[in-house]
Amino acid sequence: MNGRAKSFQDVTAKLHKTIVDYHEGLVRIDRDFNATKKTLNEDQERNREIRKSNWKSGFVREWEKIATEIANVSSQLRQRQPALVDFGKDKPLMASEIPAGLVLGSQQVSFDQLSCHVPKVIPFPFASALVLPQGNVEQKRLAHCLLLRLLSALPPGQVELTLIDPLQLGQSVEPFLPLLKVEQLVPQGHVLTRSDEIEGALGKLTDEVEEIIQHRFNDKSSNWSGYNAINADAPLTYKVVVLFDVPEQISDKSLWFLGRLCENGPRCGVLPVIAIDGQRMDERRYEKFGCVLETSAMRLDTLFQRSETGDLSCTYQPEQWPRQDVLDSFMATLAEHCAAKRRFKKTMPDLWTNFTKGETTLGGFDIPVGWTPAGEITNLRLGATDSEHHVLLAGKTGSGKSNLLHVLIHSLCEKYPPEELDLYLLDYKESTEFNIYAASPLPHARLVATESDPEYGVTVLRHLVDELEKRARIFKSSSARDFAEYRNASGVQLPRVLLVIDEFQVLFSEGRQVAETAEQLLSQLLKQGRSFGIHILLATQTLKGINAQSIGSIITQLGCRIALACGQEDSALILGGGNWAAAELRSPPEGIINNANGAKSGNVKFMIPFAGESEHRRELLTKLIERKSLFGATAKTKIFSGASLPAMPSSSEYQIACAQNQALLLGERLTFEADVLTIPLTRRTAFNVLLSGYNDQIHDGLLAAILSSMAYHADGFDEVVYFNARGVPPCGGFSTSSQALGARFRIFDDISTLPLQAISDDIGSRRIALIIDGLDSEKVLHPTAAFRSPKPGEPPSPADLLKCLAEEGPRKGTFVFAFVDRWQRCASACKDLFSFFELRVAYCMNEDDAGSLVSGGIGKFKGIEKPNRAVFVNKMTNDREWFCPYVQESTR
Ligand SMILES: Nc1ncnc2c1ncn2[C@@H]1O[C@H](COP(=O)(O)OP(=O)(O)OP(=O)(O)O)[C@@H](O)[C@H]1O
Repeated sequence: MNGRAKSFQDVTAKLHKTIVDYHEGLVRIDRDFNATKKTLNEDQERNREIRKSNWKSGFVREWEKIATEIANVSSQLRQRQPALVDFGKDKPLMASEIPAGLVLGSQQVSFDQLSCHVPKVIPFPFASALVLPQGNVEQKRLAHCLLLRLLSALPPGQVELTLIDPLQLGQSVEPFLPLLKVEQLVPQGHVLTRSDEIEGALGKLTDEVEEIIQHRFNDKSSNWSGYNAINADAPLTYKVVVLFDVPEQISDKSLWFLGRLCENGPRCGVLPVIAIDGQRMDERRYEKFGCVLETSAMRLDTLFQRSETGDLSCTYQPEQWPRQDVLDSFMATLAEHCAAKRRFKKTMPDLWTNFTKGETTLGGFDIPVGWTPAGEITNLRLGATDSEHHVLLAGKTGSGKSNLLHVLIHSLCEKYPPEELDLYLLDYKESTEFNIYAASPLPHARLVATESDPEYGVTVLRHLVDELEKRARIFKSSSARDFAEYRNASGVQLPRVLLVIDEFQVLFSEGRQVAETAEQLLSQLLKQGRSFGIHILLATQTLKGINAQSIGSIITQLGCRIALACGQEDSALILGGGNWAAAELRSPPEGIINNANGAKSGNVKFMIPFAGESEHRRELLTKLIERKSLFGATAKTKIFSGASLPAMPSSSEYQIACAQNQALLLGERLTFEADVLTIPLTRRTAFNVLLSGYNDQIHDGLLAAILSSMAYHADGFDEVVYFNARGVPPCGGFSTSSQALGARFRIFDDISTLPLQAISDDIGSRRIALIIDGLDSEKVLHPTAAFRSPKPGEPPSPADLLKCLAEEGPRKGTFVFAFVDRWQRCASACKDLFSFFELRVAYCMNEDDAGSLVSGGIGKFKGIEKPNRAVFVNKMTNDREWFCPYVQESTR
């Protein structure tokens, strides 16, 4: 377009020159004949006319030649900028470069009898703001045509509209209303009508102009075109603000903003197009603004006025408005192209081109995460002497948090080797975003925990506090004050730690005790972590409503803030009071990073690359792991998934764990270390075991684990008596573990055959384990409501015998294990019996039932509703241990 516009100007200039030459030729001929100053005779007159006629014929031939040239150039121009009525006829419609002129209508250029048509080209970008009289239908149509041309002639996504129409409520821009849903074109999403929102929009544009003048322009580029020529990768968008009915709803502030936009906007690519209500502008308060318009704006119609150049007369023929279907299809195509264009084209690997792999973290992390609009790489810096140490990342749902976390993790692991970095990934999202780092464990990760719960999170925090305290001791013994000093002095390659918690507010969502512990541990890590190379990134959708007393001080410790798109209130909470910049973001891919505790002046806008679909990221990870330097790196990753339970250990593992002591091996502790939970069977009064919950998988797993443990006790039970009162045969490893007990295992499912009397008689002489599976279902074993002593000679009831076993047995090595499915069915009936069960395991219970089981009284016990853990309680010592019970592999 630019070249063609130039050649178009050239040929038009040629036309002018030809006419000038023609005139001069005629004058010359007259001069030649008049030189003698005598009256010409007839022959001389005829000769003169012949010469003039020949001269004219030559001129006509030249005109036609130039007209053909003009027609050629016009047709090329029209291919790029077709008449509006022809939109969609020739594809592609969308422009790929900024034009030097906008074609709007045509001119009939005439001289004498000769004429030709040339497109009307208006130089672009506009040098000044444009004004038109409010209510002039013709000029309104011109303004519409101008807008339509701008939308089609500039590359999609490089023009943005702000539409203001206070009296007609949007009807003044009716043809453009379908574009309101295209956020890239109309960021406000609607036509502005109210004074406050108009003021906000004009203020924002003025701020942008100010930013461009102060920070973008320099001696090499001092206007929009110049800047974009140098910064083709990240050009400035052309912004058109169209105002109708001015000064309706224009406050004094808006008037001031508009004045500045008229004066400075066009140079910065911000074009005001203002429809003025002339009568109202006569008021005194608009005098100043009127002066600004006189010096800084031009009337829209002067762009299209008929012009006469010497003898060349030009008649303007306006652009025809397209049919509705043509318009609709143009708008739809434009919307599609905008969406495609706004997708940020740079990729994650583009971020990794400016560092050498295998860098040290001694001086802190410097992690590339995106690009500024000017194309410079944006780094997240943590742990350096002049940087922050912890980060808060927040943005509304869908704003790209997970994507940014992937970019950050990938960049981090590309740049630093596993020996330099211990990454802890703790995900509280329902989704499984971090699973990808567990599938083939990321060598840098010490922990990948997905679908986790607050209790587990607390154990990770505790582990890190332990790590911090360990480092404090080592540093002290080396007289080092901080991480860098220790590494420099000792030469030890101590890794920096980065803990990433996605949806961190979940940590504070459970019972008060867990929340308070989480707060306290987190605060300690945030306050002291910096000296010990321990850094934290907390991510969340919103800071509103987080149930932590000290959330304010936690946020204050997170000096680096990354905000993605969110509402104004959230923006102010994330970035800092009065800092609403995040509410203006278009995320993805835009974000703001602020290293100044949220101060407005510290905002740095950046564009985040798309990390790719999960397959693509998996490929990148595979390549990373296979890289020579990482191949064979010492495995250090712990994988925790809150969605699955650990598999039952092998028989040899039971043999090793249970042989030495009379212990039950039930699962893995819900701690970072995930070590095994063993419950010693101590010969002590009332040390029977009560297990309750309504989950079959966990029930079967616990039963199988108890049997397997008993099978390998060194000085084991002489007999294991299993009574099934549930009616459902147990699965999940039951048959294998009971077989391991061999002839010592006896099974009963009829209460009348259960040898309670014999077991009772054998107390002290033989060690027997009695397992009652489904105590709640076997009423015969429940003590009678009104307790009465047996009459002389009357045999004791099964309930009496069970109570006697529970009371007398444990001291002499005989234990009762009672499983209860539905706690409420026996809780009150068996209250006395249960006082002999000091060891308890609860799983999958509501908080009231769990409260009654765990503490034996009224009160709630939270946290075991989900089928992913259990709690072991020693009522005598009041010890509580969360654990993940083993389950049979096939049932996991
Ligand atoms: N920088 C980006 N460029 C292009 N697309 C992106 C970018 N970031 C995210 N997306 C896309 O936007 C969508 C939302 O992203 P993402 O899941 O990361 O958001 P989120 O903030 O984590 O959402 P939620 O909180 O609801 O889980 C996804 O489809 C993702 O592919």
